[in-house]
Amino acid sequence: DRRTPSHPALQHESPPQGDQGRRRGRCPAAMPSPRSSPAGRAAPVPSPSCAAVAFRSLLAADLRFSRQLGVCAGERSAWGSARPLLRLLEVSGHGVPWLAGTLYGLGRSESPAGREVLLNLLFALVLDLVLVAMVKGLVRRRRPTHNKMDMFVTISVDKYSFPSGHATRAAMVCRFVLHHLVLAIPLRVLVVLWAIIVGISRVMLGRHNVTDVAFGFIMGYMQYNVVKYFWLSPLSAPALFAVWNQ
Ligand SMILES: CC(C)=CCC/C(C)=C/CC/C(C)=C/CC/C(C)=C/COP(=O)(O)O
Repeated sequence: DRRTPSHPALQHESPPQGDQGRRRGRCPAAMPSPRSSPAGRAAPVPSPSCAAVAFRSLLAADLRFSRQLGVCAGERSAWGSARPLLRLLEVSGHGVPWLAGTLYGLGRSESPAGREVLLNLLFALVLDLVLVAMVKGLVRRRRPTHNKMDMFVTISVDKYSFPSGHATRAAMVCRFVLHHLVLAIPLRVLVVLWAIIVGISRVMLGRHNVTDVAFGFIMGYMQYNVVKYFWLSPLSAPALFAVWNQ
């Protein structure tokens, strides 16, 4: 039946009357031909805008594609035997080891320059946790249905998937490390690869949809700009460093 919208995003939508929908900026692609109600009258329900149709189509494609890529979502999945390796990657991008490692480094560091960098890394990691928790709490997108909720240490908002906290952290830490550590080229390449693989592994583990990770990378990349802007130093935060150096 050509009059029935084929896309799930368009189902349950009734046609607009005449060209009213078009005049209101509705999407022509989403407008089925007028249909009569059983009583013989056309039902005046608006059809979605082009932006809404495009958005829903993107989300539907994202869900489909992410499910196909979730090849390590369970032990019995296509690549289930690689799951332990991907879970190791999950721990490598988790907040707890990064926070613990940074605090440990701060405790051991004897050079003022090292302490400054580590203090800012700590600030970056906490900022990341706060911002990701806020966005997850606002968007409230559920994790993919094929995800097994067996993640290492989570907080309440981690039942939501948008954005991927691992992707934001990986992108931000990657930029941070590349800016503040003097590393040989092969190591710099490894850091970038690690960040990318952590992101991809989130989808393969079934933890996230592709858009969660893509947005996470962008958000993490931008978070580093915030850290750079508010860089803590003996000049910008003298009290903090005075306490520290006592
Ligand atoms: C380690 C120290 C010294 C303190 C820990 C403080 C603490 C409990 C911080 C919370 C860390 C935490 C639970 C982060 C969440 C990491 C996580 C599961 C993110 C979800 O990532 P996603 O990619 O699945 O969105």
